[in-house]
Amino acid sequence: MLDSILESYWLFPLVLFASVLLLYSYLTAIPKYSFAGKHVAITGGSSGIGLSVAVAAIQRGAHVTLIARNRDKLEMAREQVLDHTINDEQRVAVCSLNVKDDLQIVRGSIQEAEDYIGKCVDVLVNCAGTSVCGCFEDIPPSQFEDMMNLNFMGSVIPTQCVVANMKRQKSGRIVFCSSQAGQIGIFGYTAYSASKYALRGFSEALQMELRPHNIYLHVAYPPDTDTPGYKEEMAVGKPKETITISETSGLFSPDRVAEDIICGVENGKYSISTGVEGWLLSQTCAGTEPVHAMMHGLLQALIAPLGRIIILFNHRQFAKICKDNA
Ligand SMILES: NC(=O)C1=CN([C@@H]2O[C@H](COP(=O)(O)OP(=O)(O)OC[C@H]3O[C@@H](n4cnc5c(N)ncnc54)[C@H](OP(=O)(O)O)[C@@H]3O)[C@@H](O)[C@H]2O)C=CC1
Ligand SMILES: CCCCCCCCCCCCCCCC(=O)[C@@H](N)CO
Repeated sequence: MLDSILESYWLFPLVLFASVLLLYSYLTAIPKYSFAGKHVAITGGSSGIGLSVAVAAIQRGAHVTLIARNRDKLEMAREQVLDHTINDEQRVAVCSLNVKDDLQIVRGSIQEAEDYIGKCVDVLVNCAGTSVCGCFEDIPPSQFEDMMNLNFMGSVIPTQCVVANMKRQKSGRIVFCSSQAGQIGIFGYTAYSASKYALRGFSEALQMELRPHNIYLHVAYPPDTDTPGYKEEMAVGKPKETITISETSGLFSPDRVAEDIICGVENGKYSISTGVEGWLLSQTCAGTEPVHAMMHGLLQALIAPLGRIIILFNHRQFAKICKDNA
């Protein structure tokens, strides 16, 4: 037994190399992030994924600011979030604003929340967003603009409001809520996918700028998630092709997606996925994206070729679905 191991002398450099790589990965990984006592601001915090993120954050001892337009929905969400506090110091602020508003207006509003909480925003989670779904010719150019304005600019503006303070504090976390449709373009999502892909490019470039300031970004890629927004999307006439293709990666609860997002931040995952298909998709789409731990990148490099092959079969199946419905 020992002889045969010794005979395979080529194993030693391999094991040594792997050990050094593992040790290096371990030593360079960012430490686990704790939400306790942090100020977490969440756009789209009055509904769906954003609201579930707020609950998950408050359950970890954070202060929370909920940002959305409708005041009544915000107040209801505030009550719901307050039900989950774990200590008497925790505060929940609400900000009624449009994330597409002028930078100064958004900044002023966030500052008011910071005064109420008594602390600058430590974590910004950009969840405000919506979808337009339909055949390309049926989507007027104005709706392409709407998608970019809300899903993309609606994340750029709040982010620009918080980075100065994060740089000063030399710490911060920012999450962008993309979508699996921001990793693979599928039938019906021409406008939506473009806006969600945009977040990826934006985030990669910004991460390089903010890394020296100890600010880490995360991009979440949820599958279909059972939220009021999703119900609305289904109700207004989603193409059959879109529904069938999306079913490939399942339907998840907003609580599950939120838990993945919060754990992803805690564990320093640059891209955050939900479900097995979502995980595989994220490994496959990692490409040139940054990592917060070498380990994550090494795993992507190993899994991506496999995912690429699987996707080829998915594409054949998706093409058939589109052909059958044409
Ligand atoms: N549900 C799904 O299947 C998936 C969703 N996503 C993405 O996750 C995010 C959240 O989705 P979901 O939970 O379904 O959304 P919901 O529609 O359930 O909630 C959207 C939230 O965003 C707020 N909002 C919308 N527009 C604005 C605006 N202009 N300014 C400020 N707040 C705004 C809404 O409040 P109000 O209307 O009062 O402003 C609400 O709080 C979106 O970016 C979506 O694209 C990604 C993958 C799957
Ligand atoms: C290698 C691994 C194989 C994985 C298969 C890929 C399956 C593609 C499914 C795409 C689903 C898109 C859901 C978008 C949800 C969304 O953002 C909207 N509901 C928003 O309202």
